[in-house]
Amino acid sequence: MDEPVLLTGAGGRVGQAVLEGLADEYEWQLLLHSPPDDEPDHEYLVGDVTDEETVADAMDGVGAVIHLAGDPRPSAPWPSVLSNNIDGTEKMYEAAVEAGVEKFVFASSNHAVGAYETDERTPEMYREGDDYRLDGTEFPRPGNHYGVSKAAGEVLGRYYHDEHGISVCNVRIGNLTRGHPPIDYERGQAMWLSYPDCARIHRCTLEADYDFEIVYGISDNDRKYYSLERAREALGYDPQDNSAEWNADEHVADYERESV
Ligand SMILES: NC(=O)C1=CN([C@@H]2O[C@H](COP(=O)(O)OP(=O)(O)OC[C@H]3O[C@@H](n4cnc5c(N)ncnc54)[C@H](O)[C@@H]3O)[C@@H](O)[C@H]2O)C=CC1
Ligand SMILES: O=C1O[C@H](COP(=O)(O)O)[C@@H](O)[C@H](O)[C@H]1O
Repeated sequence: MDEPVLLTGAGGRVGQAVLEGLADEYEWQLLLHSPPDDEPDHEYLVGDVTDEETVADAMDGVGAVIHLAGDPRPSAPWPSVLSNNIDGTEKMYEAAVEAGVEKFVFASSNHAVGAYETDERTPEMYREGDDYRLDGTEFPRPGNHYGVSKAAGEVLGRYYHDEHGISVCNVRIGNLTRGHPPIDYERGQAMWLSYPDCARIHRCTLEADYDFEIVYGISDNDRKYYSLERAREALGYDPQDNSAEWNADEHVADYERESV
């Protein structure tokens, strides 16, 4: 990717993981929601993804978009996801096709398919040895309004790809935590995405050639119920981390130190 990459939600957790891994590999155009405390190392704009003028300005000259901005709370109320997640994503796609952007990477979520985690399947599906896998070909099955908004974002991508030809990759991100997997949380360990693997999968989304993809963004955890096959095949993603490699005792000790 020779042209700048627009990164929305750049001030958030996923944005930081992407920038920590890939800051020097691309020319970045950041979209921040509010003015930064410290001057960023990259070009940036401040604004809201629901504002047409802001997103049109942000798209100027970019070759690809990584769209992370939105309300990330699984408990987010409908008015918030309707505006920040659904309307904001539609505005982003409109501006992207208008500007002739080639690639659009969308931060989808495990919550787009959360209702596959039925009482009959859990907690066994979170455990090593269980062979239940979602692979991205299943219908969305959200368990909350936030998940509905992520499924809607994926469908918007389908429409903009089919109608306008823009390349679209939806990454159903698992559970991003810095440093170590979630503690005492089997589900979170099964869908852990380490910060370095988060950068790796986003690098792949910028480098690979594809039409329309839905992939799972998790590390190569021994416990998993999301298949990594499509991310490997379509993107060449090669995750390096695994929640099983963390010693629970050291892990808890670190956690207790961090919590003091
Ligand atoms: N952190 C995780 O484990 C996961 C995150 N995701 C998705 O990844 C994306 C980023 O999530 P995080 O970094 O965790 O959240 P975050 O809350 O740390 O970052 C989101 C950023 O988007 C900005 N933002 C929100 N609404 C906006 C708007 N209308 N216009 C412009 N900027 C706006 C916020 O100010 C914030 O800086 C979200 O779309 C979330 O749904 C999906 C699955 C898991
Ligand atoms: O989509 C998201 O998923 C992660 C993991 O979900 P959780 O139900 O295990 O908390 C969540 O932490 C993140 O905030 C959200 O955006």
